[in-house]
Amino acid sequence: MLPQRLFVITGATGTGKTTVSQYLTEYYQIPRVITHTTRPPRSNEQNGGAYYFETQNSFFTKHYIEYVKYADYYYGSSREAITAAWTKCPYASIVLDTKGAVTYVETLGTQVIPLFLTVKQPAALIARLTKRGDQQEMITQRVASAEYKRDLAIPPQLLGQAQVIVNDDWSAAKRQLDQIMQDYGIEKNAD
Ligand SMILES: Nc1nc2c(ncn2[C@@H]2O[C@H](COP(=O)(O)OP(=O)(O)O)[C@@H](O)[C@H]2O)c(=O)[nH]1
Ligand SMILES: Nc1ncnc2c1ncn2[C@@H]1O[C@H](COP(=O)(O)OP(=O)(O)O)[C@@H](O)[C@H]1O
Repeated sequence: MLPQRLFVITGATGTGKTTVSQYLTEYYQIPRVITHTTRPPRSNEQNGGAYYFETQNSFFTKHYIEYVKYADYYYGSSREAITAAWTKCPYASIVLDTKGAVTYVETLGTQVIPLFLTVKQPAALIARLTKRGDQQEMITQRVASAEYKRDLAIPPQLLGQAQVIVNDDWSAAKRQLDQIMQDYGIEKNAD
């Protein structure tokens, strides 16, 4: 049986974490672990799709491996959700802030394959968030947060551990992802 491994996709808002997890699902059948949040859904987000959307009260009824406060909202991931993803596939992915990514590397060790996403010019991210349809006030709040600023740089604990993907150009990022998947012997279904 193949070992169970988790691609932990991290980086600042807008660097392409969700895009990468969707690519891994579409082309490599790697399911994404759904996490919980108190953040309100964006217009295109469904409960049980992007996240399990929680109230301040319901959030704290779940059992988390870890949870964080990010730009004034809570986000948390449960062991049950990871186990559920692993029943479908020996590989799964999860999208986390860098604090969560460090916790996962420290607790799950070599089961974790960390991917750190970044861009050369952080200013470009604001345009991406606007194009994504985020509300202007949410963008302003997010970009001003300490967590956003922190996540623009790779944390020291991930240096030498995480594969760094500079996602300025999506075609180049896809090529890098394809190479990583090939290194793990994970087959691509179609182009
Ligand atoms: N530590 C941790 N971070 C999470 C979890 N779920 C989502 N995040 C991260 O929380 C941050 C904010 O997420 P979101 O509001 O959806 O904005 P995004 O950056 O555009 O995806 C992102 O860095 C997510 O990766 C979780 O369960 N634990
Ligand atoms: N290399 C890229 N160049 C331009 N836009 C991109 C690129 N990668 C992703 N995007 C777009 O940028 C926006 C933010 O990407 P997303 O995956 O939602 O980021 P995150 O999950 O890290 O917040 C989305 O609209 C996405 O389609």
